[in-house]
Amino acid sequence: MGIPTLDDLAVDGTTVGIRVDINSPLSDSGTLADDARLRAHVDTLNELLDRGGRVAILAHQGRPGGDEFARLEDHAARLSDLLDHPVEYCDATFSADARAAINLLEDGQAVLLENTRFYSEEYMEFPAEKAAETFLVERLAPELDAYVNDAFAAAHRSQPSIVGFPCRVDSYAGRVMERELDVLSNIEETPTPRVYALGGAKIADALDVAESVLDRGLADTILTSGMTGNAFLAASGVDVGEPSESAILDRDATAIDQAAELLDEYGEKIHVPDDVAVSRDGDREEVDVADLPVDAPALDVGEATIAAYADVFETAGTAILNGPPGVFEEDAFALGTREIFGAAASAEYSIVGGGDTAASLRQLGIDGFDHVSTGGGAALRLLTGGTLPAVEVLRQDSEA
Ligand SMILES: Nc1ncnc2c1ncn2[C@@H]1O[C@H](COP(=O)(O)OP(=O)(O)OP(=O)(O)O)[C@@H](O)[C@H]1O
Ligand SMILES: O=C(O)[C@H](O)COP(=O)(O)O
Repeated sequence: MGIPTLDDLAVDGTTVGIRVDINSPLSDSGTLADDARLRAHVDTLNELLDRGGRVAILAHQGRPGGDEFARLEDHAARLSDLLDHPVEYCDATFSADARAAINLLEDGQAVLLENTRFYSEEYMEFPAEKAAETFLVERLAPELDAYVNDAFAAAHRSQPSIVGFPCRVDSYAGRVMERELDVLSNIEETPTPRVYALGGAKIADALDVAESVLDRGLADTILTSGMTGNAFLAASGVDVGEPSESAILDRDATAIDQAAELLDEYGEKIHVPDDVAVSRDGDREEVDVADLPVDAPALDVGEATIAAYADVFETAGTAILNGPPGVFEEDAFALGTREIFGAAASAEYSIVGGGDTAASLRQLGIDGFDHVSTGGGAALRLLTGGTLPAVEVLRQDSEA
């Protein structure tokens, strides 16, 4: 991988600062509604603590001004439950109180510092050298013997706690970061034929993935579904009906034209739905594409499409999923997601990217995938052939 990992770090008796991504959905009362991202870091944190590290944990929650912008006290309590070691909570991030909490740590003890985004600089993007001069990094770096970045899901952000420390402290990738990069940076080495199932509501993101993997020769087949599938249907000349068409255009005014260009160039590799399930006052109604348009929004793919897509996965070497095939949050429109993702899990090798996509698997109880990414935007960046600031700075640090 060309980046130092925990295998290269002599942990015992050292103070290690670790950036994790435990940014999670919160309930209306502000408590954690899902702890999947905390669970993801358990191995890295237990390893550092088992190996005698004094561990200062840095993390963000939400965005300034947003509903999920919150303190990390609940996160610390949950981490304590999940880890083999207690995790103290400190309601400061880099002030004298925070530095004192770090200095009090003994071997095998951890403290979770307060939400990094309570400080304005942390919600800005900087080149790494500038990030290294921010208050957060300047104050904390002298307290640390090493910095570990395990926050893959935030690796596309060039923010101080993500890119600043490697300019000042020896830095390493944590186990989550290591595994995510191993899988998502090496898609070209996975078994073929490679089948991408692109659905969901972020049509622009799905189009970027489709264009990138087709141009790079990575995709043998693309199965379109969700709102993305509706856009491809419209691009193929089908009148999808006003409710579905305006939903697409509200999201992305150029989506249908872009999808049409991809169909022109790569039509034989891109599958569009044969039928859809529309919502009639919340009830599911299956409609064949030949019977469109209808005056109701298409919220799932239909049963013929589900069967056709499931067949494709039977002979797939690799299945790569991004974006759920339907509005899985509603029972009536969860069928496509349940069946198509269920079939994808049987491919020889299977990878899932996207926060909502991973959430759909948990909600519907679908498992058996080889890799479920913790990242949304970061996974997308790698799937489209891009680089991640957090990773570039770890690489430069190791080459310096
Ligand atoms: N036909 C459809 N019409 C409207 N919404 C849909 C349709 N199909 C799926 N969705 C919605 O798409 C949403 C998820 O799509 P999205 O593109 O955000 O997934 P994702 O890539 O996993 O997300 P992220 O990585 O940003 O968390 C779900 O909330 C689902 O209800
Ligand atoms: O949930 C995420 O995608 C990461 O935690 C990054 O959060 P952000 O999009 O608010 O930077």
